[in-house]
Order: sequence, then structure tokens, then C-alpha cells
Amino acid sequence: MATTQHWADFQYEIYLNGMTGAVPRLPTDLTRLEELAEHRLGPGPFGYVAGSAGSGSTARANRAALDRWRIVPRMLRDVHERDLSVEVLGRTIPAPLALAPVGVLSIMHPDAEPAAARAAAARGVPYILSSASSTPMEQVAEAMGDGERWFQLYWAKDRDVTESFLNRAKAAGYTALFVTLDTPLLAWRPRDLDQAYLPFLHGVGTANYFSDPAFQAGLAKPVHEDPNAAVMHFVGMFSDPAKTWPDLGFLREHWDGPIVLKGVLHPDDARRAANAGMDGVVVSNHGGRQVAGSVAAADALPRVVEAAGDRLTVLFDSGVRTGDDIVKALALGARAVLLGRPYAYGLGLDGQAGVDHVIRCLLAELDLTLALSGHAGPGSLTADDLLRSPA
Ligand SMILES: Cc1cc2nc3c(=O)[nH]c(=O)nc-3n(C[C@H](O)[C@H](O)[C@H](O)COP(=O)(O)O)c2cc1C
Ligand SMILES: O=C(O)C(=O)c1ccccc1
Repeated sequence: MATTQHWADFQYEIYLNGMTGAVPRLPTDLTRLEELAEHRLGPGPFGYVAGSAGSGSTARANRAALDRWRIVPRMLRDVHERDLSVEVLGRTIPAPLALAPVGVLSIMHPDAEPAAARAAAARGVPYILSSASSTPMEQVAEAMGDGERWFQLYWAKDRDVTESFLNRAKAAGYTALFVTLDTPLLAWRPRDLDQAYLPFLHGVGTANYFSDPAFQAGLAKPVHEDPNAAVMHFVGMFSDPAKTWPDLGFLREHWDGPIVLKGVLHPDDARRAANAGMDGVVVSNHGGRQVAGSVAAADALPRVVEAAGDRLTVLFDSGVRTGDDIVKALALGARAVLLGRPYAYGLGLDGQAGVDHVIRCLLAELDLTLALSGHAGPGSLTADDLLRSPA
């Protein structure tokens, strides 16, 4: 019998704390974090995190698509003992949640990625470290302790840098590799353009690169002698719009652990991923930050799930804000979801404690929504538990 951790207990912990006059430091409705962050954080950093591609239609579509699906609760199904754990990439994780790779987190809070990683590890939630981290991957690995270490790769133009990143990640104990495919170029992002604000031009998000011998070898002068040239070199090489499917062979050869392709929306691309020996995909449109007018991630999910069959683990992100969003994604066939902006806001508003708050609120709400819908765990959810609302 699995030990049952009832995430919902957080609910009564909050009420009991209230008896001494304390209320939560941050809202428990995570959709409210954005407005709070807008008031408390600088316009550049806030705009960078909140912003999306074009006029924002993809980010809005992500929310609308999740909202159109409605849960059909079932009664009298014994939800007394509950277990939210799922198997992902050969590991059992305590809930169907991981923190998405979010780069440049030091624009949110000086404690940045190590704080987010510690918060995640303390709850057993995997943390996916971005290539564009503000802290070198070795340092974040240390902060993770015995937490699950997953690494997101921006697949660089320069083979040597990619190979060096893979070797460093391996040596630092990262087990799974998430290769982001939807960012061969940075999209047109009016919010950042209007403020002329891009974190890397301030050197943020370059820690893994500036500390890398292979990256340094591509510079005419050492980073400290010409930091601007180093930044421009980073901008020109961190991603590669010339890559095609056969190139995946290189990654498969140089990484023994699971490889997950992040940013897959078309079923054909899922089939190609499986044929290339990949282990999973993240159905994601990068939180609406890349293709303006893109299909909503939740609308793309069913077809990808069908194409994946039992050949790929399908994960989901883009627009997840509440426990019921997670229920919907799982019912549509995702094994687990990734969370992006809400934890970045939690970090910005209250450091590591803010990320912990976000994780606990989301999983408490998930636990309660599942239970109240008649599910003692994610395993019993199917598409039959949802109805698509007509409008
Ligand atoms: C500020 C910011 C930075 C991001 N940086 C990365 C990154 O470095 N690598 C990556 O694969 N995805 C990155 N993403 C995308 C997230 O991993 C994730 O796909 C997205 O945030 C999910 O949507 P959500 O914010 O609506 O939850 C970033 C997202 C944001 C908001
Ligand atoms: O801002 C982003 O969405 C993103 O993916 C990114 C890309 C390069 C560096 C930092 C973040």
C-alpha cells in the first residue's frame, strides 16, 4: 500500500494558522499572482515573464482551451485514501507536476534558480533547470540535493558547447534531458520590444555559457575583458534555426538517459520523436511566448497523445494555473504537467517560500478537485471524465 500524502492537508494547516491571526502571505488563488507581481516587481522583469508573442492571442487561447473543458464529477467512489504519485521517465514522482524550465530567474529574485530548486526538492517535485539559468548548473545541482535533477537544453549552434553542456549536466547528476524545439529564434514580443528590455543583454541567463570552456573558446577576448561581445556571441549561438530531425541522432548518441522533446504540437512530430528514439514530448507552445496565433496547447494534446500511443511519455504545459487545469490535462492523456509563470511570480514575490506556497496550493487544489470528482489518484482519469462546453 502506497503511503498516502494528502496534499489537501495544507487547507487545514492554513485555517489552523489563522487561529493565531496569520493569513497566507500570498493569494491561494494562483491566478491572482500576476496582478500582485505587476505591482511589486519592476516593469522590465515583470513584463518579460508575463509577456508573450505578438498580441498575446496564444497565451489567451491556452487559458480558453482549458476553460472550455469541464470536469464531470463522479460520486460514491471511496476517495478516503489518495495517492497522487505517477511514474514519469522511469521514476515515481509524488504528484503529476514538475517545475518548467524558466531562464533568467535572477530578474525575479536574487536567490533565483537555487531557491526554486530547493523549494521543489523539498516537496519531491522535479525541477527542470534551464540552459539560460542565471546560476551555473553545478551550483543548482547542489541546491537540489537528492531532488530529481532534470536539465533543459537549448540546442546550440556550436556542437562543442552542446557536448560540453551534456557532459557537465551528466557529471552534475542530471538524469533526464529536455530539448526545447520551439525556440530556434526568439519570437516577436512587443511587451519587451516596447520597453527595449531583454535580460541577456544585461548578462542575465548566461551563467552556464560564460562558465563553459567550449563557449569561451569561441570568444576573441575573455568574458571579463569584453562582456558585451560575450553576450552577443551568446545571442548568436544559444539556439540554431538550421537544425532538422536527423540532427537528433547526435543528442541520442551523447545522452544515455531519457530525452524529452519540448514544444511538440503536431501528431506527426510526435511520431518523428518516437522514431528518433526519444522518450517523451512536452505538448507546449512555450506559454504562448513563441508562435502568435498557435493552436492552444490543450487543443493540441489529444492528437499528440493518440500519435504517441505507448511509445512516448506525454507531458503538458502552457496555461496551467489551477488544480482543475491539471485534472483536465491528465484526463486528456498527459502523464504530468509543467508549471511556468506562477512559480516565477511566487519566487519574485517571496523567494523560496513563495515557490513552496505555489507548489502546495496547486497540489492541495489538485488533491481536492480529484477527490471531489471521484478520483483517488490520477490513474482513474479518462477523457470520459470531461465534457467540452458548447460555447
Ligand atoms: C520568463 C520565462 C522564461 C522561460 N525560459 C525558458 C527556457 O529557458 N527554456 C524553456 O524550454 N522554456 C522556457 N520558458 C517556457 C516554460 O518552460 C513553459 O513552457 C511555459 O512557461 C509554460 O507556460 P505557463 O507559463 O503558462 O505555465 C520560459 C517561460 C517564461 C515565462
Ligand atoms: O524567454 C523565454 O521564453 C525563453 O525561452 C528564453 C530564451 C533564452 C533565454 C532565456 C529565456
